Order: sequence, then C-alpha cells, then structure tokens
Amino acid sequence: MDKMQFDNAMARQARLAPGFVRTIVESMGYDKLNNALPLTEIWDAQQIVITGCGDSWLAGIAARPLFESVSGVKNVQVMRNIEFNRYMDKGQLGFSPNTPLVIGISISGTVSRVVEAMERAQHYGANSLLITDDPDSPAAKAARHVLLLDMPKPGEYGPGLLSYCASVSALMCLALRIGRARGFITDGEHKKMVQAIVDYAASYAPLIEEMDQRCFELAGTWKDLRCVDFVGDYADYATAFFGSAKILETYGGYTTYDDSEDWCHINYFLRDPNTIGRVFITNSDTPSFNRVKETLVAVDQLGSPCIVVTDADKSEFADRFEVFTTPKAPYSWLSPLMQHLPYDFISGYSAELLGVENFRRDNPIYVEQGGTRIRQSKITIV
Ligand SMILES: N[C@@H]1[C@@H](O)[C@H](O)[C@@H](COP(=O)(O)O)O[C@@H]1O
Repeated sequence: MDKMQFDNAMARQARLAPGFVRTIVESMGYDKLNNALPLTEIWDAQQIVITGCGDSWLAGIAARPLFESVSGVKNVQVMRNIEFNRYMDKGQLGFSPNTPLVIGISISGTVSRVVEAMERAQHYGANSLLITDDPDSPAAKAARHVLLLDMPKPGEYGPGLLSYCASVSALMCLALRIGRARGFITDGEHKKMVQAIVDYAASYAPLIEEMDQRCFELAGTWKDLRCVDFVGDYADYATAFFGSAKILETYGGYTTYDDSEDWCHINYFLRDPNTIGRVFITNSDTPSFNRVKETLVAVDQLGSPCIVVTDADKSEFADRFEVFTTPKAPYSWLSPLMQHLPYDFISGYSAELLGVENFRRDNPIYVEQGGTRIRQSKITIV
C-alpha cells in the first residue's frame, strides 16, 4: 500500500513540526515578550495559574516543569478552565497586586470558557495574559495582555498539531523570560535554553521519514483496536492525553488515559486486554521511570499491543513492544514538545484508512453552526 494515498493533515503537520518550532521561537524575541508583560508585573506575580481548554490546557501541563524550575514563582498551577472559572476561590484572586498571573491559552480566542477566565481574572483584580493567534478575538479583548503566536498564514492547523507546538513553544519562551526577568536564570542560561528548544525540535527532523513509514504500518492494525489506552506521568501526561485527544478528533476512536500508578489500580482491569493498545510516554530521567517500567511488566503479562515513546534504549522494555526512541533532550522539560509526533502520525493515518473525516464531519449530527457548544456557552462570573 502506498502511504501517500492516505496522506492527511496530521502527517503533513507532523513533518513540518521541527522547523515550525523554530519559526515560533524566533518570533518570541525580547521586544515581543517585554511588550506582552511589563517587568513590574512579572516581579509582582506571587502565583501563576495556566488555563485553557483541550490542547490549550494540555500545553500548560507540558510547560509546567519549566515554569516550576526557572520562573522563581513558588506556586505554579495548571488548572482546567472549568475549575479556575467556577471553583477556584475568589479570595485567591487579587490578594496581592497582579497576583495570580493568569495565563490563558486559546489558539482561536473564541471559546467561551477562556473568555470567561480572562474576565474573571480582571473582575477580581488578578493579572491576565492570553496566548493566542487572534489579537482581535473575544478572549484577547477580555485579557489585560496578549502574547501573539503569529502562526504563518496560510497554514494547515487542524486538527491542532502545529498549533499545539506553537502554544507549548510560546509558554516555554514566556517561562524563560519570566525566569530571566526575576533573576532566576542568567542571560547566558536564558540564551542556551531558548536555543535548546529550537535544537531539540530540529533533532527530530532526521527521524521523521522513518517514523512516518513505521506509523503508517502500525496504523494498519492499531486503527482496528477496541480502545487505545495512553499512560504518562506529570508533563508526559500532556503527551498521553494529547494522543488520546487526537484519536477522538481524527476518527472518533475510543480511548482512555491515565498515569502509571493509577493505571495499576484502575485501567489494568479493562477486559479483553489483547484488544486494547497501550501507549506509554516516559523518559529515562523521569522520577517515576522505575514505576513506569513495573507498570509495563503488567502490560506485557496482559498481552496488550504496546507502543513506548521514550528517550531510553529499546532494551529497557519487552522485546515485543514497539519502542520509538526519540532524541535525548538536554533538559528534561523539553520532551513534551515533540514526543507526541508518533501518535500524531498514527491517528492521522488511522482516520484516513478508516475513511473517517476529522471531527466526524461526515456525520451531520456532529456538524453544528460555528461550534455552538464551546463558543456560545453562557459566560458566568462567580
Ligand atoms: N476540539 C478543539 C480542541 O482541539 C482545541 O484544543 C480546543 C481549544 O481551542 P482554542 O485553543 O482555540 O481555545 O477547542 C476544541 O475543543
């Protein structure tokens, strides 16, 4: 079978990802970041809350370790939009000037919950910054500050893959800017880390062709599995959840996601394990690596087909597992930027092989005017 007959938006975006990260990082120069968030407000922030919906929320989980290690802000939270908007105690908003710094992410700037988050932050005296690709969007207008992604136009961005690379890259650049401004990293460290983002993304370029072909072949069987169950810890949870989201968005497949500990308590019991694909994202220096390996022993015993995306050597895992060994990141916080690529390819090819349209557009029940369900939800400030 010729894979080019099954070419698709996910595969095309995955091939472009290494260079695309460079484009975004290079656009995040000193002036842009400085204009997006004044120095005094960076110093004021005693707490950071990152929030968004779908991929944009996951981008926060992917970038959290970097905010924690370099920003110098002790309290960094990544919150689901619904939790920040409706459940975070209002007494925690504006208790000190420009605190918390609420960072919203929304590529379109049009989803109701992010507009609501920006309005809530403003209403209770917290600071707000929106990372978006549309400076005229409702969420951008509701935010005090905007960091514009400026993704190249025209471009192919749906279902979100390059847009996810853009928001993770922008968050990383912002974290480094905050850390530099607060004096928690030196100018030299700052430059080295910014360059590391570009170089890490570029290090995937030589792997893409082989990854593309291998993923096409895997999609031939994985598309028919009853369920695909993703596992990742902490920032790798973003990659796991992202893989699951792409299965839903590309072909409406059945998926689950968990962390390596809870999986042993819960998802372990899914019946007919030979019909469930397991996808693990883990790296040799992750603090839970030994726990992930224990969990993978259970996966092997259950007989589930299994893919591992990792910087560790194949020999660390059962022989029958499909191991994607990715480049070793010079900083552990970089891995989530690119380790989603194997499943991006697999979900894109699966949809094409199944003859299903992204976002189920082939079924009228899923086609709604302008995404009513997420864009016309009532804004409520509590
Ligand atoms: N299916 C899409 C997701 O892929 C997207 O991540 C989310 C947030 O979109 P935005 O970043 O524009 O706020 O909206 C929808 O739910």
